Amino acid sequence: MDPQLRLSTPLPGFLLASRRTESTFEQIPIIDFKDATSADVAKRRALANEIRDACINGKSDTSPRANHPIPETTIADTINAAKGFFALPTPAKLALDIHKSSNFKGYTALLGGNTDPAGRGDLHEGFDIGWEGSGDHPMAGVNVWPADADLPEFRDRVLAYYRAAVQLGQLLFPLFALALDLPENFFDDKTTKPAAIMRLLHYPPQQPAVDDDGRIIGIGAHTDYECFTILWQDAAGGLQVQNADGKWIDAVPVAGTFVINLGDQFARWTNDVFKSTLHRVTNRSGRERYSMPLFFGTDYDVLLEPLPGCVSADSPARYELVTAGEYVRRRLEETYAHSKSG
Ligand SMILES: O=C(O)CCC(=O)C(=O)O
Ligand SMILES: [Fe+2]
Repeated sequence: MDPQLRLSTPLPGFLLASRRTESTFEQIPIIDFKDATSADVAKRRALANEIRDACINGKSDTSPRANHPIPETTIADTINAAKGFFALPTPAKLALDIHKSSNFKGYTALLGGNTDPAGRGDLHEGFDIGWEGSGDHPMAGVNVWPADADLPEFRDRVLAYYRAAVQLGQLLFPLFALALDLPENFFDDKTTKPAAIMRLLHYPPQQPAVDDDGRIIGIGAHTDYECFTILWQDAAGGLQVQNADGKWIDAVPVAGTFVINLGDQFARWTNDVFKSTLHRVTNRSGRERYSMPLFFGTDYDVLLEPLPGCVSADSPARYELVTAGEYVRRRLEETYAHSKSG
């Protein structure tokens, strides 16, 4: 085997459990991604170290460049397709209502979901798709799409971005593995049928007097359910993430970058060495806001077991064991339950 491509081995005795910190970051680190596919394992490891530092300590000292591999034209085409979709008449969108689907695919109307159970509904509309391939679990199955006559290029454009973002996620998993001192291929056999859900989101500007009583919010405070999220946001702003002091930090949009949020599956794998990021959005920009998250988790049947280096006598396992897919399914059911029954 090419020595450059040899897999890393775990560092014996490296106790990640002792690395857990309560991060009070004030700024979101920006990490340059250019070495993600470097043939030089030292460069990949250096990048993984930056990722580890950002995930555990919330800090990084890299210059603000992103170098991600998704072409800007693919992003622009998909956002234009999303604008076309959200501009359709309400009945055409409601025909694809996510509540009619057994696998959480399709359209969510304004106030049609409740990401924070304490909220009164989220002031965004969304469109969710997932992997179109095989699978025999409750989240598998086809996507729903608007009629070709309404939006002829929509499906192709959305799937083009979906495929590109899934590929980016597949580059990130080995880096996260290295960051956790696991073999680079640790997640390969756990991500064979990427259980990746992607959303197109539209947030109308909030009307301060009407919508801004503190309980109606673009998307209520929540953590994402999967390992990590690759989030593209436009320039409107409004996304905030919470630090360990409970302070909300603006995730200021930076052109050419994605926000990568850690989710609950990684919190479970790492027994909270990587904590999931609490975040929320309120669109006070006065204009429409569009964003596209892609939530990347492991295969449905993979058990979320704490990694050996992440549990210790001082830090016993914190979470009940559950499979990745079942965890996501339960959380989605809760999110959409209030509007289903109401
Ligand atoms: O729109 C955003 O920036 C965030 C969306 C989000 O947090 C989600 O869909 O889980
Ligand atoms: Fe989220």
